[in-house]
Amino acid sequence: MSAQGNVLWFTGLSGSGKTTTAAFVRNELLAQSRRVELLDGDELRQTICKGLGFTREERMENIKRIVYVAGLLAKHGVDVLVSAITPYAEMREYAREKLPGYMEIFVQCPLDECERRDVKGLYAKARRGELNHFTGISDPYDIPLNPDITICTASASLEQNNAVILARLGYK
Ligand SMILES: Nc1ncnc2c1ncn2[C@@H]1O[C@H](COP(=O)(O)OS(=O)(=O)O)[C@@H](OP(=O)(O)O)[C@H]1O
Ligand SMILES: Nc1ncnc2c1ncn2[C@@H]1O[C@H](COP(=O)(O)OP(=O)(O)O)[C@@H](O)[C@H]1O
Repeated sequence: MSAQGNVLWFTGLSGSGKTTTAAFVRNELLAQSRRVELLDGDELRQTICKGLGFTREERMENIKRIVYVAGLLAKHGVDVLVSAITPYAEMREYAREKLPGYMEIFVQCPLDECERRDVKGLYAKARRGELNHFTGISDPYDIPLNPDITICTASASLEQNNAVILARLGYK
């Protein structure tokens, strides 16, 4: 039987760099012939989480579904990378409790930098009042108090952050 996979859980504001960093790490792990899967919140919301909104309850349901799939994959030795805002401490506690290989990565980036990036134009919409419950603007983000790793995407490069994560995993 395969050893339990790691679950690298990237949490942070929209535009902080969760997806970009997770995809970079995924490619590095694939290059090392490791079995790896990336579960991206934005993508899952088009499929198994379709129809869920952004109230606290709906976000919790979203995270529960992601935890379930991540657990199935990790059980079979796949390293799973999750990129989802996961704004409430309660959600991250839930994921840590359910997933044996859980490793929390706080993707730290100041709100004003995320807003400056505004990758999808959502911050502008939220500021115009066209989006409700927008994390960081009209909805909370509980700063992780005990993440396993903190990376900063405003002051460190993708390559530097990738190296920190791989070193922590014990990979090269
Ligand atoms: N109101 C509101 N608040 C936050 N984010 C919003 C919202 N509406 C749409 N989006 C888009 O949805 C993506 C976040 O989905 P997640 O599944 O990661 O969110 S959560 O973990 O359930 O809180 C998020 O993706 P990322 O930008 O990649 O974080 C946004 O593109
Ligand atoms: N050091 C960095 N690490 C990750 N992303 C960065 C970095 N510097 C700038 N960026 C940019 O920030 C944006 C982050 O977007 P994305 O990865 O979609 O964030 P999220 O998934 O958290 O919403 C991308 O346009 C990316 O190119």
